[in-house]
Amino acid sequence: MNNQCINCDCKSKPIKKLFVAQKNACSYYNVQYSPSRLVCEPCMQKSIRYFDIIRKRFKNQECILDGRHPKKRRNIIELSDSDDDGASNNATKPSTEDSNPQIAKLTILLNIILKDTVGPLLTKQDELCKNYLMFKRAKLATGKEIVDNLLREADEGLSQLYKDLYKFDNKKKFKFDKEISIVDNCVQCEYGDVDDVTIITTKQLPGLPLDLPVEGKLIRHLLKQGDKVYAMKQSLLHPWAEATIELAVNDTDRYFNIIFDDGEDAVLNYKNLAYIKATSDSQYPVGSRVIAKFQDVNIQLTDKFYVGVIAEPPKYLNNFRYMIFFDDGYTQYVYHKNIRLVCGQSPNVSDDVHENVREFIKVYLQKYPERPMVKFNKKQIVRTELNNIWRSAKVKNIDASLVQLKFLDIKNEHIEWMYRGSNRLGPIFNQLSSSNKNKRLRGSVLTDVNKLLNRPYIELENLTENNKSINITNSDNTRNTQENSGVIKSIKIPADCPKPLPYNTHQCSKFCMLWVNYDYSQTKYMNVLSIPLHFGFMRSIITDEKIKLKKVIYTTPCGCNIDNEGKMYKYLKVTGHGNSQMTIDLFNFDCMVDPLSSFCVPNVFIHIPDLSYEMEFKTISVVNSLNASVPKHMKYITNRKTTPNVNLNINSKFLCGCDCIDNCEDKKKCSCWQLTNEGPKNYPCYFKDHDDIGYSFKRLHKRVITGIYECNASCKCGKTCLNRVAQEPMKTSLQVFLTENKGWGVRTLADIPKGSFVCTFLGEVRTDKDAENDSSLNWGEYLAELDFIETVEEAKDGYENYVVQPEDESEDYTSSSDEEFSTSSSDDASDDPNWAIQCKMNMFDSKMSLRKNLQVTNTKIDGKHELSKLNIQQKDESEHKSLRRYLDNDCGSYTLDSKVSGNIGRYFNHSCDPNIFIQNVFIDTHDLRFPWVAYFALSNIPAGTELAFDYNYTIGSVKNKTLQCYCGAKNCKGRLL
Ligand SMILES: C[S@@+](CC[C@H](N)C(=O)[O-])C[C@H]1O[C@@H](n2cnc3c(N)ncnc32)[C@H](O)[C@@H]1O
Repeated sequence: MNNQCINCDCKSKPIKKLFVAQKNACSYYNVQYSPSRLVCEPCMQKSIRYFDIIRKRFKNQECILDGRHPKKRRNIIELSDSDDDGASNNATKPSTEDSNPQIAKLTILLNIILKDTVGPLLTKQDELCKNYLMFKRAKLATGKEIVDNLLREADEGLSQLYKDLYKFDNKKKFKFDKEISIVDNCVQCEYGDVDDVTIITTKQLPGLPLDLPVEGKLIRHLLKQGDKVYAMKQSLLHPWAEATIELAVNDTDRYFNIIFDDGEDAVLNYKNLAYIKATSDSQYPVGSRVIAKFQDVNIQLTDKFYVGVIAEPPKYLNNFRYMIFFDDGYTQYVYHKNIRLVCGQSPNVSDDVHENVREFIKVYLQKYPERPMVKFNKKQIVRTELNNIWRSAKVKNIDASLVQLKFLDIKNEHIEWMYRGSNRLGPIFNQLSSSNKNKRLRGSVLTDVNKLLNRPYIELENLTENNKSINITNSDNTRNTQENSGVIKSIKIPADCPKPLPYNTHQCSKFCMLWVNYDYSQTKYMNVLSIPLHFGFMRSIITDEKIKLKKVIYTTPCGCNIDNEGKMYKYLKVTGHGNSQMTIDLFNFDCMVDPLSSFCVPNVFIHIPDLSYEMEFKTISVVNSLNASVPKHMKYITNRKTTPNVNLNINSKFLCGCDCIDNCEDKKKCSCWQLTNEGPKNYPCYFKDHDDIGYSFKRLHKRVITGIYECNASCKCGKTCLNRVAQEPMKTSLQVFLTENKGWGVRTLADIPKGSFVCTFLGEVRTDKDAENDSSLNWGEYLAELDFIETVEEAKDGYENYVVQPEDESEDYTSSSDEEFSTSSSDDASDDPNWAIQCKMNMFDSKMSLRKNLQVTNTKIDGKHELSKLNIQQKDESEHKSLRRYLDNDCGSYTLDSKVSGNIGRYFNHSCDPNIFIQNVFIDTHDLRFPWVAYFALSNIPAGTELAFDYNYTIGSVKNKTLQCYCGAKNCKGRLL
């Protein structure tokens, strides 16, 4: 017997007297009826009250459903007891009443009466209940509709939020920096200093100067009697002086009688007169004839006006100053307020300028806005002409399009500001003299050798900026794009992955790692750097208290802490076994790299799940968040293909290999490492530390232009050897995506550490001739020249040009110390046989008294360079015989064509600020004509970033073809071709 009230929520405490619960009470409290059930008095009364209400409703023909009902209790597990069982057993027994015919008769009679009396009430109740339920159902349906609408609205709101969240906000990303490096115009600059203290100051970006008018049509007012003007006094090389117009001598040719303020009079053409005030209506366009105040040797502004031509408009990058080519050969930046417009000029302004600079200005204006300029880094050495002698000069400062050079091999110190496009600079001069040489039909996959060797190199002025209004908000970079519809997420390592054990003193062995069951084949969908974290390793960033620097620590499966690649390599070696050895490139000790960072794109944008159709170990999804298109078909290959005319022998018998059994750890003993090491020995300037050449723990931190020789099929070393990188399957998670303006591009889905191998560029190896004759290849956008030999030779050529010095050939030209350079050489060209070529023209003498005496200036932007002709001859004589001449004669050079067959490598776009670079690697052949082309990370690359390299196309090299560059880099040159 259960001594409890059947109401499980009974609040009567202490339990009052209990009664036997009737059927309706059991039904009210939702328990099965049994005679043994008990109910307390309050609960019994409650149930009686409820049924009273129901009864009344029934009787009054009101719907019994309309009202308060007891809550149905679910989840009540009834424990049956023996009494209950008994009760139910009893219930199934035929009762004595049923077997009694009298009682049965009475029962039937009762039923008939009930039917007659209660029947109509029941029918009515049935109808009422049906109506009630239908009403309730309709109410629910309306409610559901409202909820549905609300849900739809919430969905739309969410998807808008989602779009906004993933929208790539270019405005933000490409907004100009707040700071810019410029020369503080009136202070700071001191020519006298001999050390390398910078005179460039970083200052807050100035806004548009208030006195700078907008761009517009330049209006020259007619001169009339009594007008004040500036007038040329002696010659184009002298300062102009204030004067007054007396009268117009000849109206058609515009000659005027003028009187200078000192009383002297003259008759001058309006091309020799300038307005007294700066124009306020519009800016002076490039090519305007002007006079401007000059800065003296200390960059102090003087009151003297000299005549020149506007060469560069005021813009953000030059601190809203005009660059002016003065007739006397100087180039300076001048603010609008310090410039006056000359009252008239010829249709070709170069006709008006001094003959010394005429040709240079003519060509400059013809080509403008294309302006090849030398790109300098501070302290670089550049061959520069001074007084008709080629000398070495060191870069002290850079101010927009000007460079300040200090000449090194002369007795008297000479420092000079020069236009970076002046042909007095060796690189410009060389390019001009060899402009017909090395014309490429298509872009080389290799970057400019000079850039690579940290030497000054020529770069085209940023055309985009030139074409733009100086109004920054009109910048191209403000365009918005949806191409980056994705989000960075942090991967969670599943909880069931092995975790490091607590450390116990032990000697590490293969048993330390055995239990984590590492298997590379299971890692297809993992970020490469997250693989160890799935197999028992933990990676943490800690602050080293000693050096107060953050560093990365890996905890191994056996609990050891490791903080550098060397130790990790050793650990992997002793714990690795067979094919389950983890490789060192799965680890990275840079705090800036996050192994768990992952770029995710909504599935709706994924149009092809795997571009390689499982030919690569990693899947390469193709994403398009802009429209519904997919890339044109290309046969995906994982090995380069040869074409009939190409004699590429990849038989391993023709390769030499190493005998290493130590994973080629000892670079000095490995003959393959030694092959890599040999090349750069000829370039001590480029590579200082020979041990550092090539791969370091499977990463490549600096390009080796002389090529990398990996271990190969004839080597004795194993597959995990440290000298096998580009031959390994692609490990980086890459994605092809549609860009807004560049077609398809490639981005990384995970962080890539600097120096990591990304993938190779594959295609069909064709002879140049074959590719050139194939018109379907268009101008060659999917071609890459295999120009390894040319690049190495070019580097050699350039290198020799740069290392030859008059006094001591052994000196290191990249050195930062001035003292390393001889200053003993004379200004006399005859002392300097290697470099100096005596000019046939009698040029002006060299003096630093800048403009104090205008007749002694040496800072010609061009002048008549007889010198140039002589130098061309010298250069031609010194040219190298191509290495190709020593190779077989069957064909010249080769090209990789990925138009029809290729791999992911053909989708990489160009960037003027690249994040990957190309390395030539020799793997299946040592034939120098057939290197592999491999991409490596130039810097740490965050997940979601587009991977792009410098195509190094030569602008203008493809006839009738121009290609705008949309790389979006700050230093973008504006054009690819
Ligand atoms: C080797 S393909 C690169 C993949 C190409 N975007 C595609 O859709 O297949 C080279 C071509 O991509 C485009 N491209 C690459 N980089 C570019 C850039 N920075 N600006 C504009 N177009 C670019 C040019 O059309 C170029 O001819």
